[in-house]
Amino acid sequence: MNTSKKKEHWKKFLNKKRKIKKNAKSKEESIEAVVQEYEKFSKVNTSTLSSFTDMPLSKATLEGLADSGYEQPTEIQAASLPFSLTGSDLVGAAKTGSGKTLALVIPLLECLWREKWSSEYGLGALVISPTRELALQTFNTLNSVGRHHKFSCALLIGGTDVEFERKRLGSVNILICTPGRLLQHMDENEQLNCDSLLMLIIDEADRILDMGFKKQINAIISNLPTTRQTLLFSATQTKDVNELSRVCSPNAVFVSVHENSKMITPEKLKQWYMICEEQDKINTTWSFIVNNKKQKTLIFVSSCKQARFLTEAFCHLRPGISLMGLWGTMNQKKRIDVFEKFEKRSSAVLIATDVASRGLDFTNLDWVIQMDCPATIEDYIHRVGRTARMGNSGQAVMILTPNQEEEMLKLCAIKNIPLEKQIVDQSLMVDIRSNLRSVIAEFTELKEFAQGSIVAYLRSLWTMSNKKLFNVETVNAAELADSYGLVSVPRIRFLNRKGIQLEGMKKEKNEDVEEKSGQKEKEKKKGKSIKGETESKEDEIKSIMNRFAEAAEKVEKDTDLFTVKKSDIFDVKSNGNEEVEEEEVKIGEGGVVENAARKREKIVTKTQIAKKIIRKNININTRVVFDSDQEENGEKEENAEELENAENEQQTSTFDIEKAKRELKNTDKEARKRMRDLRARKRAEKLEKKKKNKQEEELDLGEGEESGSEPDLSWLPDPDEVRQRYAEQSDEGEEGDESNEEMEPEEQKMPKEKKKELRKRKKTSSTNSDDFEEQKPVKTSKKRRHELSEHEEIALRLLGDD
Ligand SMILES: Nc1ncnc2c1ncn2[C@@H]1O[C@H](COP(=O)(O)OP(=O)(O)OP(=O)(O)O)[C@@H](O)[C@H]1O
Repeated sequence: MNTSKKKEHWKKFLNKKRKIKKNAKSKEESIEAVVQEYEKFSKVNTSTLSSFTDMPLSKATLEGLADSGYEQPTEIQAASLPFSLTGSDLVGAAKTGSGKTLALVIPLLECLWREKWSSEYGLGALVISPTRELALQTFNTLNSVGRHHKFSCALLIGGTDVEFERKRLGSVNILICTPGRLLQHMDENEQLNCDSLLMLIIDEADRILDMGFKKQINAIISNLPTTRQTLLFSATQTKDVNELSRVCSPNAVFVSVHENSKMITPEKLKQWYMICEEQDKINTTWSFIVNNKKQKTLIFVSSCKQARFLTEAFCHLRPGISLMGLWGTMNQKKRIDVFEKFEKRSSAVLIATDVASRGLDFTNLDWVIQMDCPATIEDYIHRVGRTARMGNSGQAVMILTPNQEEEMLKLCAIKNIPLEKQIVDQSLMVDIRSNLRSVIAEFTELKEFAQGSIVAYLRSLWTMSNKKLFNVETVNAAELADSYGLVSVPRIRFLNRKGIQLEGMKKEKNEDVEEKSGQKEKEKKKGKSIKGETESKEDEIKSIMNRFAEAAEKVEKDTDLFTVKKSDIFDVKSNGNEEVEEEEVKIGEGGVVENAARKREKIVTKTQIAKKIIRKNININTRVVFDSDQEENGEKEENAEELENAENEQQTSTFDIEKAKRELKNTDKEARKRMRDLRARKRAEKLEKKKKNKQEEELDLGEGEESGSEPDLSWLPDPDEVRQRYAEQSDEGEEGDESNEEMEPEEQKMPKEKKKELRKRKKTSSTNSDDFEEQKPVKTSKKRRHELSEHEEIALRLLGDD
């Protein structure tokens, strides 16, 4: 573009803006001036409205519209605004993607502007949307168009911080919300005051009813003032929507712009269907994805579990295109992230549930694939309405099973939906069953998703009201499971309970039936027929006893009295009777066997039966009937006795917690006392041992000093020499002196001092002894005596002798 052209372009653009602003300014002069125009506007021929500037709108709204790129009103906008702007209640219906959001946003802004609404007035307008995504989208449109207004606006949807919302609700002028979250705030939040509400708008009213929000809507409306303006918008004007219109005043205006249009779906939308068996749907969908990598595709499935499984499994298989999933149970933040991410992409695949089927405005969506047949024709319209919006072109394919074809075509024809059959090009089909099996084997959580998907899908078929369209019994469960990469059909309890048997479920069903019949038999045997039970028990006992008697007879021939150590010779174990096992029975001459048999009979039957009667709380009066009255009475008496015993047993065996506590306390006391005694005894023993050790140590120490650290006495003179010398030096012979002959050999070897000591002791002992023997005193010279005493002293000190 050259500069002159550029200049021209800018000039045009600025002039246009100036014109809008001038228009707006002139209308802004006073609210009264705008309101005055309403009357004229309500009678205007809507087809002549070519620009929003032709409408009596506030300057702020006109500027907001211009800034958001909206110049010309769409059909529904042009048709509804003359009523909605002038304060009338309105029920509006228009095709999907026809601009209903703006048709509700403009009157909302204008209403608050007219009333000079500000934050002090609180809540002025309330918009209720069926889904969080749709609420978010409305919120965005409102923020965009209302940017020049000074109203505060809040989005109240699930999955957000309630506490955060709670504090801020008091000053909010416009609230856009989902029914559940709004009710929660109405119940719990005193800040939310709807007393001065001017306008209530319900968007996608048909969807709100479909989703079962009728009760919530009623509860919400009961909290709102009756003097308000109410607007209701939906894509289809169904009977239910008309019924909901009771929330509007009786003078409400019904605007349905595409009522007489040739087609209910967008005109530039190409619609096909293809026939495919249930088990081929995944392969078909995958083949479509890999063959349309440059397109933006939205794939609808019927349950969250399917959406999750297919998204994750397909991602693992790497389709070569950005693939994401959107389902209701996904957390809110992730839902918004996915939505925004998909919005930004020029080519991508989104696998979604019906959470994305209404109101969501995806830009440049090329394809809508309905992998599962929609529940109703309205659902079909909403799903395909995600593409070919606002006059753009788009394509939609619906996958039908052979048995769905006829009914669906009939329904589409009624609504004038042009559907064409598309033949699947088999050369483009890819079989991914083995790949799915590998993926499931590698990522085990996918197995659960796959199983859940099948159950959810079959359940959805089961719950659908149109049985001509949805017949669960036509599904081959085994092949369906195989198409999900599963080797076996998951347990489908709800079908089992209903007694519905699908292909591949046979075994399970039979098992179930067997199980049930087995249970019934058991019940019959155990509970319902005590007679039967008793009889069978007695038969069993009789047979055991017969075999026992036979065996006993056999051994009786050889010996009169012996002991049979019973092992399982009668195959009792295999009869399941453990009480007669491992029992020592004495068998004697005549009648002993019978005694044993009687004993055995008592042990086996009575306790068991009595216990069972008590356990199962069965009335004993309905019990066994024997041949004779006598026997019967006897048995009854016996049974009553047994029962009494068993009851007593039960009573005594009843767990008395108080008694147990006392016992436990006593036991605890005793145990503690025992422990105390034991500890005291141990302590005493320890002390004793310590004392003993100390004594031994002391003794050891003395011995050690004697033996271990023996003093060196080598320096002492040889005692023999000394003695010799003594003898020589002795004045008067050796009278009374010890001689070697008198000494013991050990004594002889002893040092002199030791010998002396020994002698001393001997002397003492001999003095004390009875056979006293007089000892002669030792005679030594004075010098020698001194020398000797000196040596003695040293030696004694060294020896440590006391
Ligand atoms: N006057 C207008 N001029 C240009 N674009 C418009 C106008 N009004 C609405 N649009 C655009 O048309 C698209 C569809 O609008 P919108 O989502 O409001 O349709 P809808 O009727 O609510 O659809 P659905 O029934 O699917 O919810 C949006 O992208 C919106 O921005």
